[in-house]
Amino acid sequence: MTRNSGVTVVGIPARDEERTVRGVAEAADAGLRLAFPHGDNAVVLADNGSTDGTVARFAGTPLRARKVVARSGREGTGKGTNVLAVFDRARELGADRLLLLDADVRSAEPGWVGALAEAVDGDEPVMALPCYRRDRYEANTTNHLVSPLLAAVYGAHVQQPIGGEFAFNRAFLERAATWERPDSAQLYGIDVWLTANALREGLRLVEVPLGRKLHNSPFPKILRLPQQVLDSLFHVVLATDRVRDAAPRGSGLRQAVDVAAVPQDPAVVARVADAVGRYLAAHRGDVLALFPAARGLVAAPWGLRVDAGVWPELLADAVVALSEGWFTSARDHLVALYVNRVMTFWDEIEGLDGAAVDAVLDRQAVETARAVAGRGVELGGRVTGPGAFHVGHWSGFNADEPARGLAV
Ligand SMILES: O=c1ccn([C@@H]2O[C@H](COP(=O)(O)OP(=O)(O)O)[C@@H](O)[C@H]2O)c(=O)[nH]1
Ligand SMILES: O=C(O)[C@@H](COP(=O)(O)O)O[C@H]1O[C@H](CO)[C@@H](O)[C@H](O)[C@H]1O
Repeated sequence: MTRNSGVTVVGIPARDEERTVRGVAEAADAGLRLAFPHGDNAVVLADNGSTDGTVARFAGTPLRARKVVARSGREGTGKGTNVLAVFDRARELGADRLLLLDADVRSAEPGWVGALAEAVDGDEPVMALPCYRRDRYEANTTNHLVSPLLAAVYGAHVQQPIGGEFAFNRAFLERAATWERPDSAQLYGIDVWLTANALREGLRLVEVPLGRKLHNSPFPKILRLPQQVLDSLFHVVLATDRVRDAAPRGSGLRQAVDVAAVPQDPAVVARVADAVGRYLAAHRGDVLALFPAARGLVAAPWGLRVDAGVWPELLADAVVALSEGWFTSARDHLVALYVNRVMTFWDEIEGLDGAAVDAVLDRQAVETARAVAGRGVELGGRVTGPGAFHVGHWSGFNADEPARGLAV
């Protein structure tokens, strides 16, 4: 990476992050100065309808880099709206590379900029993804949905496929502009939409060690976030030619579990468990028809015991249902089973050290790949997903927001 390497943009997607946006912008600016002292550098805040002082705080933060603000409305927008706006600004600025940093990350360091940027040097499309240690009670969507499903469909073991701290070179930005965008990619589906499309096209992914990720707990979004993530992932899977063979495990097994471990708020957990229990009661017949592996599940204090042995089979059931055209049912019923997996996992890891927790998650991804491979799933675009994103079967059950669709 030459010191004067052209244009580098750091994008910060934000909604209501006034408490942390300044720290992230300052880390980005310091990192740009260290890595590209003579470069043409910019920090872009993309904000979709913050009602707090996010934009003002960013505007009032002194930066050496050029400061750009891209704003959109609140209704019907999400993180993806902001990330895609950053992509547009980066292309307008002629960026040689683009980095993304979440606006709520309290552990963002200047060194992340150089490390991520260096990983995307080169003319072929390449994406850098973060490797960091995380609280074992967090990253549930990563650990139990995205990483195992990417391992199963694309044969790739990616530790933090939706971590949020990414880097891309210019060639990747140009390639991403050609990909079909489901509505959910305007929301929390954006991260998996990027990673899964990169895997679908066989683009190079580079995992970059970044230390620790400390941010606002995602748990309150445990119903709507995975639904949006699965929606985008399912669209990309249906556009994939076939289930790929498993890649050999890299030498470096996961080291993704931090010593910091903060159990989730019991009141929120109880509210989510209640919503999921009501959902499963209302859709029991359809869930058991679509997920044969669910027929043997036994009761648990939180709902259902979904242990590490059966979860790969349930994920395989979801991929089969998806490939057979049951997109919304597979997506929505999987979210309910996933929440029970998360709560069972928390029970399973009681007393385990970080390495043992990593081993459970590693094995889960390998077993999911094995389960899906054994089902003879056919992809290749025979089936397509729904045009618009809607909360589907979760209407009225979402524990944290009124049910509503996203009008296209
Ligand atoms: O409508 C939204 C929702 C989220 N975000 C940003 O996307 C990043 C990740 O969101 P969040 O922290 O809610 O996700 P989590 O990391 O908790 O899964 C943060 O910078 C948010 O401010 C955004 O730009 N628009
Ligand atoms: O870390 C994760 O696994 C998810 C959500 O955390 P949880 O699985 O809800 O604990 O958060 C990531 O994924 C979101 C959706 O892609 C991104 O928007 C966040 O930036 C990222 O932190």
